[in-house]
Amino acid sequence: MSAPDRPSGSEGVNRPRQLPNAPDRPGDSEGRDRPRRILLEVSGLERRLGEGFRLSVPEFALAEGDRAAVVGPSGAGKSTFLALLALALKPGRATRFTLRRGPGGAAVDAAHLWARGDEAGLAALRAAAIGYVPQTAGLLPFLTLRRNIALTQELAGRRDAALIGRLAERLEIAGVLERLPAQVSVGQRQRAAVARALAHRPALVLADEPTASVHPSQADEILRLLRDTAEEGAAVLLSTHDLPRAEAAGLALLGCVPEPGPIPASVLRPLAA
Ligand SMILES: Nc1ncnc2c1ncn2[C@@H]1O[C@H](COP(=O)(O)OP(=O)(O)OP(=O)(O)O)[C@@H](O)[C@H]1O
Repeated sequence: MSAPDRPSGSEGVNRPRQLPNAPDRPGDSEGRDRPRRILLEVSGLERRLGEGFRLSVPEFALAEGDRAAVVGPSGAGKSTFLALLALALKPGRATRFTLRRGPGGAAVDAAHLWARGDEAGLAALRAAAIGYVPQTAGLLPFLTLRRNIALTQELAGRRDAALIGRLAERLEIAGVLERLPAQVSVGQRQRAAVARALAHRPALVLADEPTASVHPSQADEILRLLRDTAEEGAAVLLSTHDLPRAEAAGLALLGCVPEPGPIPASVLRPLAA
């Protein structure tokens, strides 16, 4: 599949390596005509799970300021897609897989790191570049919520206690930060996982159904927080079963994964330009 050029300023994927500036995008506020940089780029990405499931991503990219949601039925492959992009799942094959540590950083060849089994290199890239909200939150059970959230800052070398405080206030978990994950509700754990994914200001945020277990008003706040994160220059991609809520919060539909198997082109470029 070839990568069609995209109209300037549209949401989504498959675009030239540098995009012209668009309203509400990084660089605009200072009046500079700086193109948006591609933060993640993959092609020929594949992964099999067991005998029956194969996910195939011909081409995909995310740029600074992208904020997109992917939807699809249970079992279609949304979690697998996000886990691959988050470097949490090893690809079976990847022709190209590059990630920037940040908008100013050089692109790092993750395909090469996977191919040579460079776990330290992968860990360093994850820590610097990625904020990941797994579907099951994935908090460490022996650390308080505050320490769980601080962990991404420590791994990235970007300690910022004030930011943890602000995220906790916004996500309404400030009162339970000193508790262990087992001592809070599922929804509070999920909100702590969102805070952990954002606390180190990663360039790329991948959130797997981050609103699945929370109250509707808190779901809206999580989605607004993700939208704001993209407006500050990160690329944000989430999977969701609640598209109207995501769209109302300013996240654009990237596409639908209709069934298990190859991800169709409709997911990999915007449905409506
Ligand atoms: N370890 C595994 N071994 C074999 N098959 C697996 C494994 N993990 C997942 N699968 C299968 O891979 C497919 C994709 O799963 P995935 O979790 O990515 O779907 P999903 O779209 O995120 O679903 P949901 O909306 O229910 O979270 C499913 O058909 C699932 O049954």
